[in-house]
Amino acid sequence: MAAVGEVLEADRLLVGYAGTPVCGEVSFSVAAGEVLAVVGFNGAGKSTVVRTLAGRQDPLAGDVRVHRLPVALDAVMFRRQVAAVFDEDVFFPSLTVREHLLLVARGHSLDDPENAVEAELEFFGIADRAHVVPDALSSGQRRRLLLAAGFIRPSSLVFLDEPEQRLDPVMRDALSGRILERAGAGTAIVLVTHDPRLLVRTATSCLVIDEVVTTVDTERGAQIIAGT
Ligand SMILES: Nc1ncnc2c1ncn2[C@@H]1O[C@H](COP(=O)(O)OP(=O)(O)OP(=O)(O)O)[C@@H](O)[C@H]1O
Repeated sequence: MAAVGEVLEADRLLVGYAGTPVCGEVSFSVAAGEVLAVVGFNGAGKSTVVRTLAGRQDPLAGDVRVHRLPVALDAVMFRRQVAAVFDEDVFFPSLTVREHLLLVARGHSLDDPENAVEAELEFFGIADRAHVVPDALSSGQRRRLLLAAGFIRPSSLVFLDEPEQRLDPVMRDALSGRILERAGAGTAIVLVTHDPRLLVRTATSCLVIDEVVTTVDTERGAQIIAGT
């Protein structure tokens, strides 16, 4: 039985490709307002774990539950509750930056989508590129657009796969603040990261992906990232 407030639970989850696991079994839970950092060396299996948790690929074995229900990417509840920002440039080539965000804001029935979009454009520092199509953005600006699309919509669970990639230090700090703000409002967050500063500033616990998956405190998680 899940404890009150638990948003995401994995029980003896095994992830991988063509029947072959990429890491050890994963069991954990994340409650409302918690930030779970996921760390490990390149190729350890972090993205595979998070993609499986987010319903983007099927588990080899074990169980994942969101709000006590099995993961179902097509279910209305799942799409309303779960936001994910992965390292993938998925855009409509003929829609501008502003139009992408309006699409997400309207799709999630925000009260005042226009104002919400302007606020995200400002926050993510892309207001001056709002009128261009994604092809005309730098890679860091495309990353900011993806993050803005992830944060503009309501959600009770957010997956962030290396959100710090291609962000400058000022934007990384702003992102930490945003993660803390969302967690403070009760959102559960799963954060794959190679950035010890981001981890220490935001995470409440840390999962280390390896042949045996372990849970450590955030200080230890930061040391693992730093290789000490
Ligand atoms: N589509 C795929 N098919 C088969 N194997 C894959 C596929 N994607 C990833 N892998 C392999 O699975 C293993 C785990 O990859 P994954 O991307 O989950 O690692 P990661 O911990 O996120 O790495 P990084 O820190 O480099 O992002 C790697 O050995 C990788 O080569």
